[in-house]
Amino acid sequence: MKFAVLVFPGSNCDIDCFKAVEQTIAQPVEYVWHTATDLSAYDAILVPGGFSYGDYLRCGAISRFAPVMNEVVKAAEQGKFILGICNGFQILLESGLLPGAMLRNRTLKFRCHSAALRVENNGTPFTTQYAKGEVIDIPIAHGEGNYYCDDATLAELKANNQIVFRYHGDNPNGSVDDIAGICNKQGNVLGMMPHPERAVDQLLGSEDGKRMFTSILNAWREKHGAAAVR
Ligand SMILES: NC(=O)CC[C@H](N)C(=O)O
Repeated sequence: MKFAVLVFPGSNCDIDCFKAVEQTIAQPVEYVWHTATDLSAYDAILVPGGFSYGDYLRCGAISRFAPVMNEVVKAAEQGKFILGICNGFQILLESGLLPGAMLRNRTLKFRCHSAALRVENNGTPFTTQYAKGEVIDIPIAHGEGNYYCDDATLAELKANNQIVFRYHGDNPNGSVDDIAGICNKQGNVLGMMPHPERAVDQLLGSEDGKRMFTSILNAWREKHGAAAVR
């Protein structure tokens, strides 16, 4: 299974994502610059965190116009797995691949610490290795993670089981319904503010992010009739 890690001017979690793929599932992974116009070689696309284009206008608002994003939309339509983390989630929202928008954190402060997340949907390609209702420890680091959507969209997210992670206990940013991560209707596009790639080794304080990567590989293997990994 081949992974792409997109790189925009100002991305700063691209290396972490690359290393997380190498360390957790040892699959081929390449950096792909934002000007790329062909993602056909890749099975999964990681849109990493950071401060693309300096977060000017709104986080992700400029990156969404990068040539590579047309290819990400195509890849999503083809059912490939797309994972947007933090700034990556913001870019997916700005691109319309996921519903809703991000506001500044309620406190107007950048929050950088570990966060307790509840796994609400373990039926996505990204979460099958977690138990439903399990509480996991994944760090956050953002100033604009206050997820917002209107009531009709929220009702739709709930009806389609698109809320994948909620903050458990403390909601660090004021997001609607404690939402920390959502997927599209088809389940192959996931956006989340917390950083699973920063939780793949006890040295980093948590290994709870590892199973996100093993879930992705298992989902791909299942689709292609290969044996699962643990
Ligand atoms: N770690 C990140 O990706 C940060 C996201 C974004 N720049 C914010 O502050 O909200």
